Amino acid sequence: MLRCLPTFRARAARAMSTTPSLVQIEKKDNYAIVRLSRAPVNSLNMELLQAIDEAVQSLEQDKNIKGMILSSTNPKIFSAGLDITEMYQPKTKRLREFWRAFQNTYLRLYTTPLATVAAIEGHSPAGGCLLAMCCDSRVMSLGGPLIGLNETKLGIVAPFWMRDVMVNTIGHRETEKMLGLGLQVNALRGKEIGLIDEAVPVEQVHSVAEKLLLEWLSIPSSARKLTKAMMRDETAQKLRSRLDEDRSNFVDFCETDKVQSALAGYLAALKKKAEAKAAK
Ligand SMILES: CCCCCCCCCCC/C=C/C(=O)SCCNC(=O)CCNC(=O)[C@H](O)C(C)(C)COP(=O)(O)OP(=O)(O)OC[C@H]1O[C@@H](n2cnc3c(N)ncnc32)[C@H](O)[C@@H]1OP(=O)(O)O
Repeated sequence: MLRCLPTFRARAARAMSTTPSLVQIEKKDNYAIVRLSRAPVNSLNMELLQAIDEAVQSLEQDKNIKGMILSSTNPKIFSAGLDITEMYQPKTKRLREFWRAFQNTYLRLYTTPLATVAAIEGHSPAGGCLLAMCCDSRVMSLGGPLIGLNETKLGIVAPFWMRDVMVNTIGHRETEKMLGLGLQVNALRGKEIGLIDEAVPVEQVHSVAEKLLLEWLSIPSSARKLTKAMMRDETAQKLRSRLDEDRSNFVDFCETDKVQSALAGYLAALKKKAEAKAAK
């Protein structure tokens, strides 16, 4: 048995070196930094969504950990949102499972008793914006990066629960404009409308995120957690009571010719842009 151990260890080490982790977790004293790590742009496919859900769940179960900073290993991109290739020409079974993973990750992150801060150094469209809005606070870098729910620009419609989280964050009228026009804004504008709590130079994003997290963690823990639940459970419950219906709506909607041709056009435009960039 003892002689088997090095072999087992070597195999485990080899497996770790060949399977890059989609989410990196770095534990500090009483909190963790969770970095999305799916190259090139952290687009949220089913496996990444599941990895985020599992990461948050494992931190919830660690009695030393009270909070987390959600971040990215790519300083240019927080997350490109849902992986469009999951929705384009899909297999129905995978599509349902993909949406289930998205629902689960949203519910986990939005209602986690951990204190959460999003450290947004780079772009954060659509599903990326949702992940950030699920956190208790958001810090974003000044300059180029944009954040927002741009679904309408792709010819698709965000589900009611993405809308609800935005309404809870920036209010009804700003959501009406952001969502209807598919707007993305920079950190300064984000701060004006309450989408972003702190807009800072990129090199300060992490230190300010830590400062905000420590502020949440300075509140007596049970009072903080109960208040978070009081503020968020009603919104989460709305989806929990309609999980199957929401999944079916998504699958039916996604499989329509209209949505498929909108996604085809959008993917082609992304590809063309990437090719032009590579040719430079
Ligand atoms: C009745 C109603 C019922 C409810 C029904 C619900 C309907 C569904 C609604 C679901 C909600 C949707 C949420 C979403 O998140 S949709 C995704 C939206 N995301 C985007 O629009 C972002 C697209 N990407 C970009 O804008 C840029 O890539 C970005 C700014 C993020 C980065 O730019 P950069 O120049 O650095 O990188 P490239 O553009 O060159 O991209 C590199 C490669 O990555 C590919 N890519 C980018 N984004 C995605 C993506 N979201 N999914 C898949 N792939 C993506 C891109 O094509 C490049 O690939 P190649 O290198 O292979 O060319």
